[in-house]
Parts: sequence; structure tokens; C-alpha cells
Amino acid sequence: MSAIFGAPTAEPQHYDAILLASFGGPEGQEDVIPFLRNVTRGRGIPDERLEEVSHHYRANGGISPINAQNRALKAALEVELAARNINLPVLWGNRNWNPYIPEVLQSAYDAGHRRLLMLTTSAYSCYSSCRQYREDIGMALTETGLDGKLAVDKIRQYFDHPGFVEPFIEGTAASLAQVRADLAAAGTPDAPVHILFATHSIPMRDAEAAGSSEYELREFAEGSAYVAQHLANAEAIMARVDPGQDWSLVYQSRSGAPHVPWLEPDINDAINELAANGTKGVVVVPLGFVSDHMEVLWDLDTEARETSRELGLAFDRAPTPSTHRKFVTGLVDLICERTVENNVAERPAMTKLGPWYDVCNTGCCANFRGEKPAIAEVGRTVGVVSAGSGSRP
Ligand SMILES: CC1=C(CCC(=O)O)c2cc3nc(cc4[nH]c(cc5[nH]c(cc1n2)c(C)c5CCC(=O)O)c(CCC(=O)O)c4C)C(CCC(=O)O)=C3C
Ligand SMILES: [Fe+2]
Repeated sequence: MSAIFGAPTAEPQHYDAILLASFGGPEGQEDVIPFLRNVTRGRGIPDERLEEVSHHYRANGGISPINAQNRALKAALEVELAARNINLPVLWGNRNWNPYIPEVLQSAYDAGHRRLLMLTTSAYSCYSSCRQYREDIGMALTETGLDGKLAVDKIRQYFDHPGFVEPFIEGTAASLAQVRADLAAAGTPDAPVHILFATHSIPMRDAEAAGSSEYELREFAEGSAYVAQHLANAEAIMARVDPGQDWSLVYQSRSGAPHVPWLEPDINDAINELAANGTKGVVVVPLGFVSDHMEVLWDLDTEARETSRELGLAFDRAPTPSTHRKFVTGLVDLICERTVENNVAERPAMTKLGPWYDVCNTGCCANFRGEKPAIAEVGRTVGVVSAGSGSRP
């Protein structure tokens, strides 16, 4: 692998609020279809896939757990900020459901805020998890007419920040111990176990554009920063949990048209192949996800668990970082990297890929669906407030 060049590191600034930006999810049966329309607008997802996904929500009363999880994360961040005497309110806005990002930006401005620092519930680099949030803000500023009046920056992608990785180290170790104990109880203490690090599949084309830039030539594993970041994290986790233990990176929740290539293998195919080759237990680590939302509950806790059960495999799923104390304090550390008040100079990262960029390169995580204004990018023009107008409210 060639050298990873230094990422643009932003000068610490004064901010007057934190924006917790997330995906959003339905909160009742009547929300399911409007929510799915929001998610897939202009994205070429076949109707059959929407129909299938609607059942995952319907089976849970039409409710995605993601909003409750974000309310809990917001509350935990507020407690940690207060404990450190950091006077920044936490605002919450979603891409696909209430409270919608444009409305949150408008009410933030109306309440007197002028400089927001965004953190998202996505840790890695790809269109869906980085650039799309930067475009969500760019579009919202343009739509509301707040461009030039409200500054919005974003903390770096935190896939390899210890606050995100350490809860996975604990969770992987505990799940591995559980599966080994189950196998021992079944009289097969030495049966082979495999650890499956699971993340969201994305189109190959998006994977190849992840983290790419117009003027820096970098070589990542399989040509993709998205894949490389997950592999590097899994290596860092396994080096601490059990260096001799077999593991692999697998994908879940594929959608899109069947002829469009997405990252593989699918977790269920991988479990079938492992069972055919003598594996007796699997540990599933939801490495791509911040909380136990629908993709985790359905694709892992329902489908992958069922696949394992049918094949007679022991199974355990490790937790997501959620509101783990280390995750919450880590997010506040990431905020402090960017703020003049309470600034921390240390920028920890647990893989050689990081610490990731504060400010993305032009064209980073492009998605080939046309140019949209994006914040937190070199040379950007949205989300910037000229000197003099960025006064403290
Ligand atoms: C990389 C990635 C993450 C991880 C990073 C992150 O966490 O942000 C993620 C998270 C999530 N994805 C979610 C839900 C959905 N994602 C969909 C569709 C898609 N996801 C994609 C990628 C990702 N998605 C992609 C490339 C598509 C195809 C359409 C498109 O190109 O945009 C669809 C449409 C139906 C379907 O096709 O499945 C739904 C309903 C929820 C909410 C769950 C809940 O409600 O609890 C969450 C957190
Ligand atoms: Fe990016």
C-alpha cells in the first residue's frame, strides 16, 4: 500500500451548537411508505425491494428503532458536554424523516445560532455515509436561503477513533467467549469458530469512489477506502481480541437492481460456505453501524441468526457502540479537536489510515448523480460565512 498523504486538518474554530445528523426512520405504520419514498427518491431502487423492506418495518409496528437511539445519543452527549463544562447545545436532524435537516437549520438560525459543527451517525467514508450528509447540508442551506448566513462544518469520519473501535473490541471479545462457551456446553469445546465483521453493502461504483480525490493518488485495499477502512478496523480489533482467530469482512442489506454489482459476499452466503467447510460457530460484529437500527435487527438478528440456526451453528451478535460510555466521550473528544474552547491537540486513530480528513478533497466520495453543493470540502462555497458576519449570538 502506498503512503496515505496528510489529511487537511481544519483550524479549531468557535462553534455555537452541535448538529447530530442521522438517517431517520418511521415512527408508525403510516410513516413506512413515505419514509421509504424519501430514502429512495431518484435512487433506482426496484419496487420489489421497497415492498420487501417495508415488511421489516411493518413487523416492528412500523417503527424504526433509530430515532429512539438518536434521542438517547443526543441526551448522552448533552450529559457529557455538561460534565466537561462545554456550553454547546445538541440539535438533531435527519436526512429522511422528522426532524428534517432543512427545518432544523432554519430553527437553529432563528434561535440565533451562526456556526454549527455536525457529527453524523456514520463512521466510514462512502457516498451514503459521508458525502451525502455534506450534500444534505449544502442543499438545505441553499433551499432555506441560509447559505452565507449559517456556517456548518463536520467532524472527521471516526471509523478508527478509539471511541468507536474500543466498544467493538469489548463486544467482539464477549461474543467470542459466549460462542466458545456454547460450543463447550454442547461437548465440542475445540470446534472452529469464525468472526464475521458485517457492514452495509454499497454499489461497487460507490465503493471505488469512496475517499477518492481529484488530486491525490492513493491506493487502498480493493481500490476502496470504504473497504480498506473496515479491513483496517477489523485487523485492529482482532490484534487485541485474539490474533490467531479466523475472521472475514462480509456485507449485508444489498438493494438496487440485480444487474448492478455491489460489494460481496453477502453474510448469509458466507455463513453457508463456512458451515460447509466445518465451522461450528459464528460471531457477527456489526462493524459498519453505530446503533442497533433496522439493518442490524433484521439483517443480522433475524436473517443471519436464522441462517446459522438452520445450519446448526452457534451464533452471537456483538453490540454496536450505541451509547457506550467510550463512544460518547470519544465523540465529545472529536468535537474538542475542532473547537477553540476546550481544544485537544491529540487526534487519536487506531489504524494507519487515520486520522481521517477534517475537510474532504474535491470530488471525494462522488456518486455520479450530478453535482450538488456540499459542505466540508476543499474549495467549497456553501456553509461558509465570511469573516465579520460570524459573530457570536
Ligand atoms: C453505507 C450505508 C449505511 C451505513 C452508514 C450509516 O449508518 O449511515 C446505511 C445505513 C442505513 N440505511 C438505512 C435504511 C435504508 N437504506 C436503504 C438503501 C441504501 N442504503 C445504502 C447505504 C447505507 N445505508 C445504499 C447505498 C442504499 C441504496 C439506496 C441509495 O443509494 O441510497 C433503504 C432503502 C431500501 C433498501 O434498499 O434497503 C433503507 C430503508 C438506515 C435506517 C435503518 C432504520 O430505519 O433503522 C440506516 C442507518
Ligand atoms: Fe468523503
